[in-house]
Amino acid sequence: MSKDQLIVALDVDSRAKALELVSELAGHVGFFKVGMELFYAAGIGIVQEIVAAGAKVFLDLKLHDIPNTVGRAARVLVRSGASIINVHAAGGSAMLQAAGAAAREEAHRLGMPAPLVVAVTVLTSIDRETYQQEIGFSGEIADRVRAWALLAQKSGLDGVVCSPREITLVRDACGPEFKIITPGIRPAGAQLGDQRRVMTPGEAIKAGASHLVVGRPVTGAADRIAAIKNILDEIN
Ligand SMILES: O=C(O)c1cc(=O)[nH]c(=O)n1[C@@H]1O[C@H](COP(=O)(O)O)[C@@H](O)[C@H]1O
Repeated sequence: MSKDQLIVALDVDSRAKALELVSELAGHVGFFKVGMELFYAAGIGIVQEIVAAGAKVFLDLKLHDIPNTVGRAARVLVRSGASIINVHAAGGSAMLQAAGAAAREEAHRLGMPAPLVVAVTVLTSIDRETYQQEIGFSGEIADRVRAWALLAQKSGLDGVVCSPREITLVRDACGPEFKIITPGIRPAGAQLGDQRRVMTPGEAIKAGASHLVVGRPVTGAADRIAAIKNILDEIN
C-alpha cells in the first residue's frame, strides 16, 4: 500500500483545526479530505493551503445539480489544486459528463494536471432497509452501485466512491484502472457511528480499493499517530 492510498478526512469546523491536524499527521499521511463542514467554514483557500504544504487533497463536496451548474462549479473547484473531486452518480449521465469535461478543460486551460472526478454511489451510511423503505429504491444496494459505477465509467469519469462491501463487484464490472475510493472504514472494534456498510482497512485493500477514506477512527483517537500506525499494520 502506498502512502497516498490512505486519505484522512478533516471533518473539523475551522482552518486552524484543519492545519493543526495536517501538520500533526503530515509525516504519516500524504492525502487529506476536505468535506463540506471544513469547506463551508474555511472556503476554497484551505485546499490551496494544504496543497501548498505538500499534501494532496480530495475535495469532497458531492456536487448534485443540473449539468450546467455542476460543470461550472467543477471548473472553480479545479482551480483549488485538488487531486480528486466528486459528484453524485444520481445526477445522471449528462451531469457526470459535464463534470468530467469541465474539470479536464479547466485543468488543460490552466496547464495543471486534471483531478480525478469520481461519482458517489450509495452512501456508506445507508443500510438495506433505509434504501428500500425510505429512499424508495427497489432491489439491492449492490446492483445500484454496479449500475452507477458503469454509468460513471461510460460518462468518462475516473472512478467511484462506494462502500468497501462493493469493491469486488465494481472492480469486476469496471476493470483494474477504475478508481474505487472507500469510506466506511472501521478498524476491528472501532465504533461504527453513523456508518453502516463497513470493512476493516486490511479487508478493503485486499478487496482492491484504490484509496481508503478514514475520519473519526483517526481524528477522534487519543493518539492519532498510533491510530494511523495500527491501520497501516493491519493492512500490511
Ligand atoms: O464521499 C465521501 O467521502 C463519503 C461517501 C460515503 O458514502 N460515505 C462517507 O462516509 N463519506 C465521507 O467519508 C468520511 C468518513 O468519515 P468517518 O466515518 O469519520 O471515517 C466522511 O467525511 C464522509 O463525509
